Amino acid sequence: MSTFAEFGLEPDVLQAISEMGFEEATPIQAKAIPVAIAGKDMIGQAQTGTGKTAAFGIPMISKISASEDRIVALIMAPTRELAIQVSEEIEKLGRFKGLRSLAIYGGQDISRQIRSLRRKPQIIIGTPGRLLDHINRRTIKLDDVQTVVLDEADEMLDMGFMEDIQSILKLVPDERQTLLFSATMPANIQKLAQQFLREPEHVKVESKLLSAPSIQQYYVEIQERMKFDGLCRLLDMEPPELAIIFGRTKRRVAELSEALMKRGYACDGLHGDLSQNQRDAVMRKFRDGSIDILVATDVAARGLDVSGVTHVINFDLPQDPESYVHRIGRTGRAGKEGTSWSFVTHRETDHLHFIEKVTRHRISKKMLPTLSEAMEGKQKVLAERIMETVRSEEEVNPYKWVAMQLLEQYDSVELLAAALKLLNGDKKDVNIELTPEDPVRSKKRKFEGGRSGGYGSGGGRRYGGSSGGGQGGGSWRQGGQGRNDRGPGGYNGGRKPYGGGGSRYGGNRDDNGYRDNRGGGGGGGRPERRDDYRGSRSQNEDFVKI
Ligand SMILES: Nc1ncnc2c1ncn2[C@@H]1O[C@H](COP(=O)(O)OP(=O)(O)OP(=O)(O)O)[C@@H](O)[C@H]1O
Ligand SMILES: [Mg+2]
Repeated sequence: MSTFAEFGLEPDVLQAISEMGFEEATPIQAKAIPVAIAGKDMIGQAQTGTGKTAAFGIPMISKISASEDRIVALIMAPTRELAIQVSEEIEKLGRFKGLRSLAIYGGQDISRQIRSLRRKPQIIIGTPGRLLDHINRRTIKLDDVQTVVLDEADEMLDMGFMEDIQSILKLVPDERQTLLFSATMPANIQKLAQQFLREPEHVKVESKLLSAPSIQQYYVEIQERMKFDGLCRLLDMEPPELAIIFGRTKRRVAELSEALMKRGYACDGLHGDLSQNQRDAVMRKFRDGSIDILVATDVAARGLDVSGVTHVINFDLPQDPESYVHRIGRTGRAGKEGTSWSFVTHRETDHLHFIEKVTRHRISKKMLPTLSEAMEGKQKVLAERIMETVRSEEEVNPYKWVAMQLLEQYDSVELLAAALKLLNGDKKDVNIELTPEDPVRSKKRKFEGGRSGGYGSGGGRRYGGSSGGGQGGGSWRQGGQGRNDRGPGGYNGGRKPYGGGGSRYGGNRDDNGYRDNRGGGGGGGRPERRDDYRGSRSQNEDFVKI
């Protein structure tokens, strides 16, 4: 285990790290920070949730002087939410040094971004499309950039950002340092590395497993039309503190989140058809706990770090094993435990085994909870809520008089049962019909069966039991109390209707919305990205050993 002081970091940076609650470096940080401080180019790979952001953020912050008034560091990320999140972490790391950073992403008013650029940030964190807009408008100049980070580089390639990244990097001086990070490294990443990195050092945390070992992975065999009721049973039996449910398409996510809301769950949907303001509002509600279920397309699969996510549910299986790894990696982060459930229709079982093979992790089959198990789970939560309320006398006092009156007339058990029923807010009678999705087709892939067999047993790799507690006194868990308050109201503010133009997907997921929606919100009116970005997928499905 390494402490951060061992890297010879300056006091301002050490103080920031310590205020963030990090006590020991994670394995990827221990390996990557010295390499990055030495100024080398690097490809960094480590499992989801193991602190890759700080692994590139700490050396970057250390290199920049507070008196600098040019853009000297550039981080590119595939989605707006990720750009915002990374910029927040960079901001925290640079706080005591007085560094300035700025997130630049599509969908946000460009003139506001231009105003913020006048503060002369040293670090820009952006999605490639909007970055290019600024470059073309000459509101961002990259002549002085010394460090470039490509976070989730493989995803940016898959999204068709190759040309944009090329154009951007051509404008950055050659004698820069370039760092590339992801949990998965498909083969095409090598092309990118050859083009843009100079004698990169491959820094990888040794692990047999692609996915984090702290995630219990289950699957349920289920018919398409049973999925929704199955989901409700799961959520009732094992009420998550926070859960992310992945659907394949924007339409699916919109329908599913509406349906869950109708059944009384505190949830909302995140997908690319929402405006940036709506997307921000949904993420805010999820982060502050006013909703406990986020239904999302793969827009939320990469990099997002929301503490307290206990469950990831693949309502639809993802097309690619790497998407699976990233999706389930939204839980089990920073050494915490997590659970993932995947719904698999009969025709998708081959695809599931393919995912198992590539990720070298066994996904255990489970039966859906029975109705009575689900009911029991739900009632347990209700009972806990009642007991919590009983403990806070002030809240209960105003009701005591009525309670006494009622008890004079009725049996206490019957009264309590009736109260529980009301509290339950049972909306099982609300009829829900989702548009069925076609099953994922498992393509015959060149390396199928080519991988050495055997499921890795998992090294149980964690970094210092302190990591959880270190995060500001257990703030990982966002107050378990009151989180299960599934009031139905108020979660649908400003949602776009989703009926009608539901997009058909042709076997692949069709959610383009999580790509940088260029020109949106007062942007330069650039065209939407073409839809063929996943065309190259079939050639790059193997993972590079690095
Ligand atoms: N040294 C540390 N000690 C404790 N917590 C840490 C440490 N480094 C990072 N973390 C926390 O771990 C969580 C995950 O970090 P981060 O988002 O950087 O993971 P990642 O490796 O980039 O994951 P992904 O592959 O999903 O993008 C964050 O909440 C972060 O604040
Ligand atoms: Mg990350």
